[in-house]
Amino acid sequence: MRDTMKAWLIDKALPIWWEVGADRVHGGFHERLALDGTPCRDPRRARVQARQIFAFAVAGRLGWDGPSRQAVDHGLAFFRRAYELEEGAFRTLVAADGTALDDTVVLYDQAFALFAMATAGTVASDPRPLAASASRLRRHLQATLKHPIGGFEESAPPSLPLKANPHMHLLEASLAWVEEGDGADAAAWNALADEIAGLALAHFIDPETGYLKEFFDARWRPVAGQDGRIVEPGHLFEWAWLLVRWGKLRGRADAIAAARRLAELAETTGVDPARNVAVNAILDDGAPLDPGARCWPQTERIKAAVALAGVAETRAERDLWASRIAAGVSGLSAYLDVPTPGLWRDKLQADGTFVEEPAPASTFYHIVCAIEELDKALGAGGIGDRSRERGAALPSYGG
Ligand SMILES: O=P(O)(O)OC[C@H]1O[C@@H](O)[C@@H](O)[C@@H](O)[C@@H]1O
Repeated sequence: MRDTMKAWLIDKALPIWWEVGADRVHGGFHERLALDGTPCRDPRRARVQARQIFAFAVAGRLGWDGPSRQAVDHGLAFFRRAYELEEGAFRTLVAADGTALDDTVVLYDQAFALFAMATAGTVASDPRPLAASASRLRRHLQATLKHPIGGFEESAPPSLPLKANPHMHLLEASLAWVEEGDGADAAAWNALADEIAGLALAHFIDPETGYLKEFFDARWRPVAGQDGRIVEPGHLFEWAWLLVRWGKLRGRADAIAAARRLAELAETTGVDPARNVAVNAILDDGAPLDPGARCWPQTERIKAAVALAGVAETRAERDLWASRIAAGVSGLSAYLDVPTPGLWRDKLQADGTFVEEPAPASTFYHIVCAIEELDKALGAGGIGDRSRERGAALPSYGG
């Protein structure tokens, strides 16, 4: 299973997303590739450029012997040239030729800019400016978007609802700076990670149901009406993965317990057993809301299961999460079954058929991250390593 996924990544996906997915004329990366492998000339979102930089930054450590440094340098050059604003934030959208289309500073995009700079620093030919740029951007967000209770406003001047989602990616970016950064500004990155994890535990997660909500009023209470009840199983998994990482770092059993509950709820109420996929949205009583299933919740299902298998307290619990890793990989594999290997489908519908459309580059980062987690879990020293635990007969994960 792990070897199959890694072979797909190294032999098929990374080559096509570099050889065809990188734009040699205008720089940066194409937003989508048609399923015959032809690039689409769509406008380009900042978040997608940042995500592709991450994907190529970790490609080398996953075993790709292609030009990962060149790809990161290529992505960074376009990202900074086409998106960076004077104050160090990044605009949200440019045309396929790099012309600015929308200068709005969206919190979600800034999170991905911080994340890309953290991982790019491990491979870029000149990593020196990245830590300073990231610290400057973090300070800019704190100066312009800080919310008085905690976390960040969506925009300046403030607009509602406040959202959990960009905070999830800010936590991911802060953890990347803590774990992969060069040590610069470590105290500030640790503090930001702590603040966001604290916000999630105190406000995003409903203490009664254990579900994590999406949309909030100005005091971080879920908004009234249906929007305040929306739950995204993909986000439950993604937060669970992050909260386990943060909980391990800080020795916070409560964060790990909350993560376990999030992922358990997502598995039991957010996965459609007939299609073996995590669906797009449910309500906070488990009722279905959007039975479609995008590709990315499947990658998050794998990441959460890996994290929870790693902190399981009993062998039975670990075996349960191990079986969910396998189920997640099997669910994801259906999306990768396309005429041009290395591409994917994005939207599985309620009737079990996929929407016919180009493959979005935005999904690559999710898949790469899931494969990296799978690799850690099933490689030496991981949960499948018999030498790790005396006397434990561990499940077999196949090849
Ligand atoms: O919708 P795209 O850009 O493909 O992103 C895919 C998804 O990524 C996840 O991490 C979440 O942040 C989702 O809210 C988002 O929709």
